[in-house]
Amino acid sequence: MDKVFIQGLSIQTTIGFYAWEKEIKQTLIIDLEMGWNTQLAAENDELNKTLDYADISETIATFANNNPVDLLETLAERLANYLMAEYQIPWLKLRIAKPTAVHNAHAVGVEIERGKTF
Ligand SMILES: Nc1nc2c(c(=O)[nH]1)N=C([C@H](O)[C@@H](O)CO)CN2
Repeated sequence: MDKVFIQGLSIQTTIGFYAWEKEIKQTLIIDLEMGWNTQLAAENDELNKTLDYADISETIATFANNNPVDLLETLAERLANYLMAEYQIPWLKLRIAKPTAVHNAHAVGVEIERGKTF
């Protein structure tokens, strides 16, 4: 299966369970792999036949900022659903890391895989 990916996308957003977290923005690092037949775009060198990683990167930041939640799990689930519906993505793996959450860990976070491989 071919993939289009975004690695290490850094966004600033409101996220967290505790009251103090709802008053600030924190950094999230997002890795996204999306199943896609990249031959469709390659045939005639056409951007509109593939997943535009630049466009999707902006969508992710906008979605996170418009949908503040407590848990990374909730953001991951809602974001995955949104991206799959908006871009007709059949399969994706989404990892969201919160690098500042645990002071003696490099990063903590969640990874989910949704949809069917082809
Ligand atoms: N599995 C999770 N554990 C925790 C989360 C989370 O989103 N998923 N969130 C928090 C707090 O918001 C934390 O990041 C504050 O430092 C704690 N555990």
